[in-house]
Amino acid sequence: MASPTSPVMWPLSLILLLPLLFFILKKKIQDHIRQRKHLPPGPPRLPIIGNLHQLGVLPHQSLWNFSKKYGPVMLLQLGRVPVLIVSSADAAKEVLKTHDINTCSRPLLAGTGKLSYNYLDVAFTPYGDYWREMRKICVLELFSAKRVQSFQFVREEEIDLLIDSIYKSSSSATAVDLSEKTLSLTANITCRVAFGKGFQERGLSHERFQEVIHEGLAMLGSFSAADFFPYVGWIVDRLTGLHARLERNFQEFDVFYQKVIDDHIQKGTKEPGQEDIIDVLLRLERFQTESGTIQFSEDHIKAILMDSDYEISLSFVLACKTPQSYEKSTRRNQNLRWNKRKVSESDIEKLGYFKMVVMETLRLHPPGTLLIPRETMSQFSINGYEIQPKTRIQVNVWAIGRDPKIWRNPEEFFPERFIDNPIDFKGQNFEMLPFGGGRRGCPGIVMGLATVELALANLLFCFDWKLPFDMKVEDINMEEAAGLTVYKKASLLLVPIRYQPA
Ligand code: HEM
Repeated sequence: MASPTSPVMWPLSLILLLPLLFFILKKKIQDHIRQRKHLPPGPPRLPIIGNLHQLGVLPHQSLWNFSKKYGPVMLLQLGRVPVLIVSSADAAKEVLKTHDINTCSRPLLAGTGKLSYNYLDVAFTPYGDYWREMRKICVLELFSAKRVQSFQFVREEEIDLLIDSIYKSSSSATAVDLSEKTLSLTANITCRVAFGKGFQERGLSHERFQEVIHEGLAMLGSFSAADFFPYVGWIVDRLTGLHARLERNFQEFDVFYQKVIDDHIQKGTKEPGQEDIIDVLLRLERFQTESGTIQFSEDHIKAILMDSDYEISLSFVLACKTPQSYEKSTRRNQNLRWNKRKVSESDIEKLGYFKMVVMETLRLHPPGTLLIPRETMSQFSINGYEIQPKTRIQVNVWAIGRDPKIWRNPEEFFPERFIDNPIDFKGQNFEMLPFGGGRRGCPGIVMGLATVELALANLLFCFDWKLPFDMKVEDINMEEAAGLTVYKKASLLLVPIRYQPA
């Protein structure tokens, strides 16, 4: 038998060594290119897939770990796409403020393209005149303080119903599934704000609507090969069934939206103060068509509805994610209770401690952990590194919210950290960016917060909350589930104890 050192084995050893040699050589060439172009550092990549295999189920967490080794500005290669990951407040400021104009486009992605009727919406459409015009229209007509105000009665009525249903459980001291309750509240508010009537009146199932929205959010967050391997990725998406799933989800939305739009057209125009979102969009369709700025069609209306529905749902991811907020506030609630049955919107401003609970929730659990991806339009430099055009950018706001250089004991839920702290979350302070920032920052902050704050304030005001079956806070499963937004994997079960004002 030939010994391993015998000349007969050499060719075989060489063949076995070839892939290793190839890998080392490729890495050397990549490092050389990186240094020559001053590209940011990043973890070693594999041929073809780059760093895709290292993202894990919860990319914001894997990327946070990488940033501890490679720094706050990293470059990863995901398939064919270079992706810049930003994980510090200073670097986020560079991207979202200093270089906002270089970085404010959105990439064309399979899911966002389909669900936005080929980029007729605001959130996913690339930067340009169309986006500017649509954003202006939406900010003026749909997300304005006046419009938010006009839906106050919807929020109050729906939250009243929620609280009444929890009163029933409190009388028998049974645990309430708060995740389920808040999600169904979202679905009801979304339906009434967008379509004018509740599900029952429309003959629809809110469970089904919720499922369809969740499926859509899951689609937007799932791995699509086409997003990382242009030209060939779509074949993989067809084989894995992702393409068909997306198509089905889109069809369900489309049929639903069409039905409601037709119904509105049939009923005719309403007085300005009584309009729901579809009425506003139909009015815009008529007006825009006459004035000729953007030729609004029903597809434009559906694309905007899609943005709004997802975003309103996103609001409620917050409410069911922080058992600590229920615990903490229960202890501090005595400060904010007075002789009233429920909290109204005008009360919220007086609830100083509660406001800090909301801030702390947004710091630790921003629903959009990596913001919506941006894409660079031109070259720019950050921390001395050159960033090329067509680079995708993800800002890891989840990591920034737990950066020990900014936040003391960052993992602790400690609302008091905001006492006399000027940091705000509206996009001007880069230490905390739950709504993003710059040109593409969230225009729906007022509407989003109005709903979350009112619901959360009432849940905390009307009840003390207890963990069921002698559970401790540490026992709660805080594991996150992946998607475009991050959900808590397990439902939040708590026992309500009715608060009786003196
Ligand atoms: C608590 C609730 C909400 C949170 C946490 C939230 C968060 C976000 C985030 C992180 C972005 C991406 C920002 C960026 O890329 O820099 C965004 C964009 C956006 N949000 Fe919200 N949002 C909320 C509620 C809403 C509501 C209620 C609406 C409207 C009904 C809305 C409409 C939008 C739109 C249209 C964009 C895209 C802006 C653009 O690309 O120009 N959001 N939101």
